[in-house]
Amino acid sequence: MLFQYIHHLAERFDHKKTLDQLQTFASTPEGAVGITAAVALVAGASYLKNKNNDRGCPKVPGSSVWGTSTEEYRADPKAFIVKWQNELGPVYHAELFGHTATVVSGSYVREIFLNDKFDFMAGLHRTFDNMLLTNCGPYEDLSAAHTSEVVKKFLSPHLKHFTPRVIEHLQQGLKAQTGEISAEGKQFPHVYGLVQHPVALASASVFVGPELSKNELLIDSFKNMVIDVGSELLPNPWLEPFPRLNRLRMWWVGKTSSTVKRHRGQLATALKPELDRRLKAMASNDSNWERPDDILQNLLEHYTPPKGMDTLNYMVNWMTQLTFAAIHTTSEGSTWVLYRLLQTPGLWEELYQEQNEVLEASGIDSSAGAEVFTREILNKFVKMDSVIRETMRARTAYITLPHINKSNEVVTLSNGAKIYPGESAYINVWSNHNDPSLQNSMKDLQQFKPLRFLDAEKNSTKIGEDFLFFGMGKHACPGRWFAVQEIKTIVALLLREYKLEAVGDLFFPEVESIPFPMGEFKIYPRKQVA
Ligand code: HEM
Repeated sequence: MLFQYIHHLAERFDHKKTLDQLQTFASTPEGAVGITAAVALVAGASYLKNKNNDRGCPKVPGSSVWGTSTEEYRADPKAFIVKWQNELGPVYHAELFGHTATVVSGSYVREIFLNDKFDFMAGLHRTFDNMLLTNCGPYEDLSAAHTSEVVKKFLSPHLKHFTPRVIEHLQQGLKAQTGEISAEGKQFPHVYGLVQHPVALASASVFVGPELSKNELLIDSFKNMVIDVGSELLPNPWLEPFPRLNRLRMWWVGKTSSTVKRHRGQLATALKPELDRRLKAMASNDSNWERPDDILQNLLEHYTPPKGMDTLNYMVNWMTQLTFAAIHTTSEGSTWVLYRLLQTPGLWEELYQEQNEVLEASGIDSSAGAEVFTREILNKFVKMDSVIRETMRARTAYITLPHINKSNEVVTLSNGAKIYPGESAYINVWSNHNDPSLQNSMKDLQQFKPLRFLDAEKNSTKIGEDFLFFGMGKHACPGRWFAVQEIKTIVALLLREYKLEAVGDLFFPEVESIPFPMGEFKIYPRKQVA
């Protein structure tokens, strides 16, 4: 009853007024105590409401008074997984993240990824809905299916064609970040700051074309929008049991945040003159106009704005969604790979050797610069590819990728576990990435071993139940070839010209709340120190 009552209230909110009131209320001591009590009650009520459901799989006896496990999990996700997997097996349920979650590992993950009744985007949007957060209108107007279609049609099959452009812009972006580097070397505080700019620039050169990628406002938004908007939504565990309230908060951020307004404004200012030019040329069939070769042009030709929306706003929405999918994810991936290279003695030079061998075998003198890289050559860097796959396998992804059962039926897995309508199945990524029976009997899976995939015929875009970094099934990341090629190119460009060394200790996180490693490093020019 209590559960229904609070959800009923959440549904009947006067959005604007209530959120203001709630914020004022929450900032008083009485408010804080009241809210904490309400959250505990809702979590407890959810537990009581669901506890009698037959779930066909064992349950984690929650460590809190309310039978919930989120705190235990967040304190040490790896210990949580090892303990409960040993005791309960590959599929169990727990009161996690404010609701009843079925945690799935082993081959059972297939039954989630490949079943259309489960929806990852709906699971993600419970806590992070980029359409709401960036005021992009209804999800149906620009869904993940739309973005996926565009990536599959207009990007992935044309990667070879885009490669020279991507290499050029990654190189340009790296140079802008490193500047001139003398023989004494130059110190940098964090890898993310080095790679974020080149990734944004290269992605922009493909999404909106080389000309528009010179626009500083646009690049600023491509680089920073995800982090700026994400920080408007600082983690708020007390909202977890209230998905509707959480969505209301995201809607509010999207509608009112000056950060969102600024980024949307920057994108609109940058895009408008170019859109006007293109639309005019298209309307008049101008024979002197050379059709631009980028994603924006394909969008203009194949997609129509929904009723009531102009082309400019529609294209701002598209660029926002592409940015959210592509740029931070790839920058974060590159950051992890470079920190692993900094961490492992001798690996930098081993990859440099590989690069020279590949170039020589392709008839290119090993003194050649980065201009000789092509998609074929990048694909021959098999040691580097193994480093990338191993970095992603060993990353801090634990119980994640929530998939909501969107159907009206109970889904029963082959081991009898039941997931009720509206409930979520979570993928136990860490378990699969560390399971010897899935990882070809490999040893020491909890260690980072950079070359373990060298002869394993598993490259870094090959998804499966043993490698879930890009998801699996028909919704698996369609941008993974682009992302991996960008990561490879960044490493290849740096290898060609520089040596990188850690300065002091590096820190590798073990909890999900810290997204990537940390530590200072120095860059030296290769030629002067060789
Ligand atoms: C290292 C970088 C990246 C990572 C780790 C990553 C990861 C993921 C994951 C885990 C999913 C969900 C898969 C599932 O539901 O099974 C996904 C979906 C998606 N990704 Fe990526 N991604 C990356 C880069 C990119 C890039 C560069 C693009 C576009 C150019 C992109 C576009 C998409 C799209 C459109 C979807 C939605 C697919 C659908 O729902 O059908 N991603 N990505």
